[in-house]
Amino acid sequence: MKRTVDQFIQRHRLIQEGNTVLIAVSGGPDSIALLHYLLEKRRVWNLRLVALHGEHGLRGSDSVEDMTFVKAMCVEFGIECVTEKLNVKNYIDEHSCSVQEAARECRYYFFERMIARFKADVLATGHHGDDQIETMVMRQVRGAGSGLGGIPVTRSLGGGKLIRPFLNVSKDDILLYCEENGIPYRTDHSNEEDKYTRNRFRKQVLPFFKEENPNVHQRFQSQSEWLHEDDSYLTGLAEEKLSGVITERTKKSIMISVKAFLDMPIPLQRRAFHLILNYLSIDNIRVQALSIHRKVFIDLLVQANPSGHLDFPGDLFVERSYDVCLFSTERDTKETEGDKVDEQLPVPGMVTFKRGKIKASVQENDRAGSGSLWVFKSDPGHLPLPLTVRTRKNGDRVVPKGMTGTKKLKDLFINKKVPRHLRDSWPVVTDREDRIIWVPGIVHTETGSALPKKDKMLYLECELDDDSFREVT
Ligand SMILES: Nc1ncnc2c1ncn2[C@@H]1O[C@H](COP(=O)(O)OP(=O)(O)OP(=O)(O)O)[C@@H](O)[C@H]1O
Repeated sequence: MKRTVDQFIQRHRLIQEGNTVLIAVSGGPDSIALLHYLLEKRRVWNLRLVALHGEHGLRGSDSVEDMTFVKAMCVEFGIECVTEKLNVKNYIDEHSCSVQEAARECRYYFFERMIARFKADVLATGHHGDDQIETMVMRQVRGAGSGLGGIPVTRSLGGGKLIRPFLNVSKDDILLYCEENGIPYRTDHSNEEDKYTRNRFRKQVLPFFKEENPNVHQRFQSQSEWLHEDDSYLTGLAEEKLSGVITERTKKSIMISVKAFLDMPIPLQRRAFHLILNYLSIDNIRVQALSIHRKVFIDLLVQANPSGHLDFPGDLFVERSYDVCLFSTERDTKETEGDKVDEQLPVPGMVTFKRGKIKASVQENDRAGSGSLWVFKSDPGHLPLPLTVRTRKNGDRVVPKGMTGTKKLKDLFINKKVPRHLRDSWPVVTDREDRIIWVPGIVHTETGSALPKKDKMLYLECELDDDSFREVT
């Protein structure tokens, strides 16, 4: 086993001489064997080793005994050890996720902090070849899209790198190594759901594979590496292409050109969809969950109807309007509730709201306009006053200047590429009959500019505090 692991580490350049290596030790045979293996390499490669153990507190006294066992092994091996009680239950309450996800998130957060604390080069885990087979087959069966490559040999973690030196050896190899070297370990009796499913694959599928080919774990490992290499190459291409597909981007929204997106080859479209979600800071677990909706998204882009929207689970929605498609994470309701307005606009006078103000004044001629964002001209005599400044309502329609029919305000927002999280707080000016006469930066009606220049005019001015208005106008 040692030789296989040595070669694997060399081939992937997992550890360099003089590295600080953190070892994630649960107390089970895999990670204890890893601890032992690296201990033997410590002098040869001049390594600094630190063992890490996260106590999940999920299995009562078993959890505490695991921690005590890991500490004792580290004392015996003469390896520094850091243990931490992880607050998994709190995490579940705050994020309403599964025990598995919570335990994993807490553990990796602990690992990241330790990488920073020890300025570590790498953190090694005990994942092995049988874990790889189980993961790849389970994902095939459940359908995992880009996750079919299984467990990567290495990935970045915090300021360092996560490495899995045992992926090319089997569980049996590890158990034999423990036996030959007299290494004790803990056995996990937990009955978590994921383990149940895994156990079924382990007990029923793995023996069949191993009978066909005792080294099947190495075949799977090679497959996994090819898939990861192909995937990283294609993701790089998708990233390049996507820069020409995205027409606008803020932290919370991304606008793409439908045609440019569909012009990409399908393998790049798949990856581009993921990248867009990543750009919107949607965490990886959710991106994986959302990947099953990718087909629905493509359907939206290719459908004959040029507009439509999708409300994805969580806080992502996607809205297509003709050749543009907007991805947006939902506005923070608390923040925008403060922006809601429904107030009369006195003439002359002013309505202020969280993001800005609208002013109205009556002027004798057309001097208005210098330095203002918008000048709206109208004959107060013909305009049913009072005016109201409000936010949009469901079903709002407007007759834009120069047109005879009405248009949905929603479509105008889309055409003007106003990110959805801003739309609910965008000012809408209406007359006494609640007819929209002006939506700053978006549309104004015939009423707004039909008068001869020398008449008395109503001058409206809008100032929004943030840059969104300027972007749109
Ligand atoms: N509580 C923990 N503290 C530190 N590292 C952990 C912990 N749980 C898991 N790990 C790391 O993650 C790897 C994979 O975890 P997994 O739960 O699949 O293994 P395990 O059942 O704990 O068994 P083993 O320790 O034998 O790998 C472990 O090998 C170990 O490196």
